[in-house]
Amino acid sequence: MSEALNRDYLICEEIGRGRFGTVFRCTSRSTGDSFAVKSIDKSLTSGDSLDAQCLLMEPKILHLLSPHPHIIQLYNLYEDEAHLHMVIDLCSGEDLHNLIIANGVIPEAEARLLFTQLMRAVSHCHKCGVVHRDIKPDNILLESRNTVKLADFGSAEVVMDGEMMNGVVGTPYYVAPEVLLGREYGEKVDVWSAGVVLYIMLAGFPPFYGETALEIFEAVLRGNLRFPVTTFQGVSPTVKDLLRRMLCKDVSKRFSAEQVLRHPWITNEESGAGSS
Ligand SMILES: Nc1ncnc2c1ncn2[C@@H]1O[C@H](COP(=O)(O)OP(=O)(O)OP(=O)(O)O)[C@@H](O)[C@H]1O
Repeated sequence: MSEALNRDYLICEEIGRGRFGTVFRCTSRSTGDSFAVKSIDKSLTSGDSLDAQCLLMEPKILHLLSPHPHIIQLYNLYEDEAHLHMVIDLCSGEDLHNLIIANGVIPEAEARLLFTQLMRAVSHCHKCGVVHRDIKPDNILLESRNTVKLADFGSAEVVMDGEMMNGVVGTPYYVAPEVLLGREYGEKVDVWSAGVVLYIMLAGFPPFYGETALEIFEAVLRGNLRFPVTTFQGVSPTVKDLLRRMLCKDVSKRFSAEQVLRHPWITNEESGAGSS
């Protein structure tokens, strides 16, 4: 552990592990406040891989985005020979993935509350020129049962004035078709992924399904969006309309994050089966 980190924070128990690092709970020695510290093992990110370059970008991107109520905040950054230590907001340790597993589906009113927070975070990223590129339930942390924070900017990219990106980044169920087609793509890949997240919250299963990664990719590319009656009978037509506009293969017709936030399902709490 870095000396400066130990001087400023008391490092407590391990609370999680990812591919490149370990997350600990810590408390500030000056205020007693609790935080999480994510320590990235630099040896695992060495080399020229896209992963390595992006992971080292994560603190820069968090700095650019902070503060936002629904994005994990970076408070301090320390570096020693072996690690990069990021002191960030401490969440409950639960994420949207756990919540969906525990509940099967999320009632529409609750889904709207959490999804609106997610889209505010995504819209803020896009206004700052940041594309997350790996929006999925595991990266949406629960600060409490009714507050989410978007996390894990290890695959994110900064783009200038509508600049396009390339390279296959993301997770099979959530990846946008234009990424799979190897085309240049922009920030609307995040809108597609957030649409998949919303669908899963309401249905309990993904809109584009396959047994293998290849089968999932084929389903995504077909983009055949269905709302099985048995699952969606209690779900409002308004949210189905929003899902069609987010999970739209034609990027020029797909909503932007700002347009999603202006959709009636978000702005008009009374629309549809929200109170069910
Ligand atoms: N800010 C946080 N507050 C509380 N727990 C956290 C926080 N950040 C991460 N965790 C926990 O630590 C685990 C590891 O997080 P990390 O971001 O290193 O990796 P990951 O996103 O799960 O995986 P990978 O980096 O391999 O994709 C998470 O699954 C979560 O349980």
